[in-house]
Amino acid sequence: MKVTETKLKGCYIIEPRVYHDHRGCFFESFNQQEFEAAIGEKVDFVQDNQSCSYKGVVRALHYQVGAYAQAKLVRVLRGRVLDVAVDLRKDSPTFGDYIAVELSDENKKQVFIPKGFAHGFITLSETAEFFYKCDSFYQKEAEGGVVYNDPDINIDWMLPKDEIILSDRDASLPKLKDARL
Ligand SMILES: Cc1cn([C@H]2C[C@H](O)[C@@H](COP(=O)(O)OP(=O)(O)O[C@H]3O[C@@H](C)C(=O)[C@@H](O)[C@H]3O)O2)c(=O)[nH]c1=O
Repeated sequence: MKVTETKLKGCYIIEPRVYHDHRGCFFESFNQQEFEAAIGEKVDFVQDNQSCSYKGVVRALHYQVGAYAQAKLVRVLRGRVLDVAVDLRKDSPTFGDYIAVELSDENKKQVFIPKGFAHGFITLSETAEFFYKCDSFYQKEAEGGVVYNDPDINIDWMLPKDEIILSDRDASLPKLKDARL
């Protein structure tokens, strides 16, 4: 497993070691011991989520506030997405900055997104199956969000605006400057 810290402190790209043979491939998609040693902290994941999306679907930019804040370990089971994490830690020197990482069933990359970040992705393949672990349970009342095209963050979503598909909620999320943090 190769672990690389991104320009956003505490946010990591994880590349599992993949074994190939005449049957196909094998890899450890999560190993708590190695994972904690690599990121230097304890993480107790309590919920796994899976979503499937059509090309152009943007699910973003989401987080939970306060005691319900979630760290997430995200990956793609099938297809290809651009995954985005935005630093919303108020005291962070990189507040408002983002990283974007292509995740696919081919590259098998994962991203660890600590608490204090907003997270989202766009589906670049015809369909994508997305999977992630969370270290805190879903709590509807604690949901926060920032609109995906906030000009102050200025994310390049790689597809033209008329190809982007949003939920009603995501279409009406506030800009970062008005968000509940
Ligand atoms: C996130 C979530 C949603 N739901 C329900 C609520 C709703 O009826 C339905 C769909 O929810 P959403 O539209 O919020 O799903 P989605 O837009 O996929 O939300 C997710 O987006 C990605 C980017 C994240 O990072 C996640 O934390 C989560 O916010 O599923 C749960 O039951 N448990 C959960 O943990």
